[in-house]
Amino acid sequence: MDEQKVLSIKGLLDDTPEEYLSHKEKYENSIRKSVLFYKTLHSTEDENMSVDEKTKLNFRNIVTSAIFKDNSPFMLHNSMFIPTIMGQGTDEQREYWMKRAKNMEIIGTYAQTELGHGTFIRGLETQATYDPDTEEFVLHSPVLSSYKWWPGGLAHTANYCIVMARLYIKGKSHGIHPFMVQIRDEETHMPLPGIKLGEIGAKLGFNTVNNGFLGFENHRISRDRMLMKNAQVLKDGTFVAGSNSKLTYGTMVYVRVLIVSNMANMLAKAVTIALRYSAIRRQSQPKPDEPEPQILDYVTQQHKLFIAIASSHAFYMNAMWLWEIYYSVSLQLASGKLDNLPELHALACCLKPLSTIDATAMIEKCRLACGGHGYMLSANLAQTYGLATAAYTYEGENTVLLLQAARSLVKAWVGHVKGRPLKGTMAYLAGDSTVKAWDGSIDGIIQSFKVVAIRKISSVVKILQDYEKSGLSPEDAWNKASVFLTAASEAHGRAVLLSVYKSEMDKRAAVLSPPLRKVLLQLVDLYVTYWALEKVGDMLLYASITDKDVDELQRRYIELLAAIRPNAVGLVDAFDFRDEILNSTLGAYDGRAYERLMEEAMKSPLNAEPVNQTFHKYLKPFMRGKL
Ligand SMILES: CCCCCCCC(=O)SCCNC(=O)CCNC(=O)[C@H](O)C(C)(C)COP(=O)(O)OP(=O)(O)OC[C@H]1O[C@@H](n2cnc3c(N)ncnc32)[C@H](O)[C@@H]1OP(=O)(O)O
Ligand SMILES: Cc1cc2nc3c(=O)[nH]c(=O)nc-3n(C[C@H](O)[C@H](O)[C@H](O)COP(=O)(O)OP(=O)(O)OC[C@H]3O[C@@H](n4cnc5c(N)ncnc54)[C@H](O)[C@@H]3O)c2cc1C
Repeated sequence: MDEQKVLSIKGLLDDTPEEYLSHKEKYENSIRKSVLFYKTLHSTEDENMSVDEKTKLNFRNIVTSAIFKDNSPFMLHNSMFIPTIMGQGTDEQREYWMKRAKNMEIIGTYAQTELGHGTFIRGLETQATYDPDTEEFVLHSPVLSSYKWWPGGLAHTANYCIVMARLYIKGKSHGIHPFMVQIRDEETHMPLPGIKLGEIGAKLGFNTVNNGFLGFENHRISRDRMLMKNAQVLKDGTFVAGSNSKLTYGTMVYVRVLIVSNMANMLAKAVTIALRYSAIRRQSQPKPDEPEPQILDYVTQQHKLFIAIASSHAFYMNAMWLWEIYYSVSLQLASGKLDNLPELHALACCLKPLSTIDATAMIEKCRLACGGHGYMLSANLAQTYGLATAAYTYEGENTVLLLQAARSLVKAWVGHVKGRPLKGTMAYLAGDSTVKAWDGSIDGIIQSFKVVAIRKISSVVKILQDYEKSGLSPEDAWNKASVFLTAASEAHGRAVLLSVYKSEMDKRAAVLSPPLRKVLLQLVDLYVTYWALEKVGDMLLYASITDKDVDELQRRYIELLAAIRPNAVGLVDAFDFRDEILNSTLGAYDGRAYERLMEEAMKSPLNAEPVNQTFHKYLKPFMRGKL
């Protein structure tokens, strides 16, 4: 794929910065660009090319950020509509709908969340009642809280969507299932009868994504519109359950995995901007007769930024590793083997929250590290934060997902105590949780994180059991222990992040040139040391670290910052973002931040005329006491 060709297509890049457009103009501009972008990408992507799907996805996601400072209203079409057809449709449904969706003959989205419920999927209220006489489902939104609310592209872009609704047959509920629903006429784009559609309004970010609401008034669709790969409704209304009701949640698992790679990209982008700016910005004069240093030479600045470089690498390695697990579990599911689905679900429920929590915090730190100029929208750090923090909530709110992961961890621990074997990424829970002598090595520290996780999980199980013994119901005990449960999940997630980063890096180390290997391993060391210091309380409590060891760890951390400093600019250059993709006055490769700030300032509509009309209308009469 020729990125240069993609970006040079006229009209894809904005002349007027997006932030100066009205809400309506932003949408219209983003549709114009989405169409152009699709056509351009499509013409550069060869269907027969042997590029794997995740590389393609990564490329698209990265290039998209050059075109949209925010995001495209087609986002949900690619990230959830198509994957749901693939994951939930029968062979026949896939064949029919994929052809139409891939060619963009139809544009779709994924409508699950409602005004009243997002987290609690079993609480969704949209009804799909089967009518065996006409062989149709009747879609209905019985109350305001049952209106779909949030789906990207739903408001004015999509003409189809997958609706997650509660299936009723002969008065009996059969749980939540996916339905392919046409919502707009293919010719006029008018909402179909019985369908109420609109946009949900301005948000912190995602303002070009066209998030919408959707309500149904006894809207009928034919039986074949239920995506029936897992569960089926026969013509006479017989319900055939799938092998596991949670297979219906498959698209969410896929997107949670995708989010980990997205966070690696977003963070890499933010730290490239902040680090390049830190290399050209000079401030203060620590030594009287010497020039002002680059702010990157302040160790506090390195402390803010280098961990973001290392974290981006850590998320990337973890994401690639998680994709492999995802693909292998998907293959197993296709042949009816469900055994490894719970582990994949638990892993995604740990890594999606941790990657979004860290990326969000570190992107904000990158913004703050740019001082006043970081506050400018033209720096593109605020918008990047807006996109990252959305991922904290969407696709499963982070606390909720950590509690889901805790559910698996608690179950695994209770089973282990009863003598059942532990497998996969939880196998380490069976290991030694006794305190070993602290040796300060990377492997030793990672082992300490595993000990912390074992101790936190075993301790919270004890807390739960004690609450239950004291008479609390399991649900009340769970809620009361939930702060510790999320902490146990976080500890497990940290152990996974650290050990996978280290082991994946080790695997690659052999093929790297010695100097490159050295620098990349310094990043691993920095990451492990940073987190050991961040979690020093846990280390003191559960590992055998002493205050002298902490002292050494702190010194090692400072030495690592110094060792990485000469390569810091090279490390962000190696992320290889084009200027158009960074879309930032502060982060361009040539370092002309001040010139770009001024050039961008001149694009403000207020600078189009020397005197604004409000002077004559309000200010002058006001200052003369005539208003
Ligand atoms: C880049 C892309 C942009 C995307 C834009 C954003 C798009 C969206 O946000 S779309 C909407 C996404 N919505 C969500 O993610 C909702 C979050 N909520 C959930 O996923 C679920 O309701 C959840 C998991 C919290 C709880 O579900 P619930 O049915 O109550 O399950 P629960 O009773 O807790 O658990 C039942 C069992 O199912 C399992 N389970 C739950 N979810 C899954 C799953 N996805 N896969 C496999 N197993 C699962 C649990 O592990 C549990 O197993 P066990 O009984 O053995 O312990
Ligand atoms: C930018 C954006 C885009 C989105 N796009 C889509 C889309 O395309 N399609 C779609 O269907 N949806 C979409 N969503 C909706 C999103 O998936 C939900 O907002 C998300 O799943 C969280 O659910 P909620 O809003 O119901 O939060 P709530 O569950 O109401 O969360 C509020 C608070 O309650 C807490 N809480 C809730 N339940 C529990 C519990 N069991 N235990 C402990 N604490 C709990 C949470 O931790 C949180 O602090 C989008 C959301 C955003 C922000």
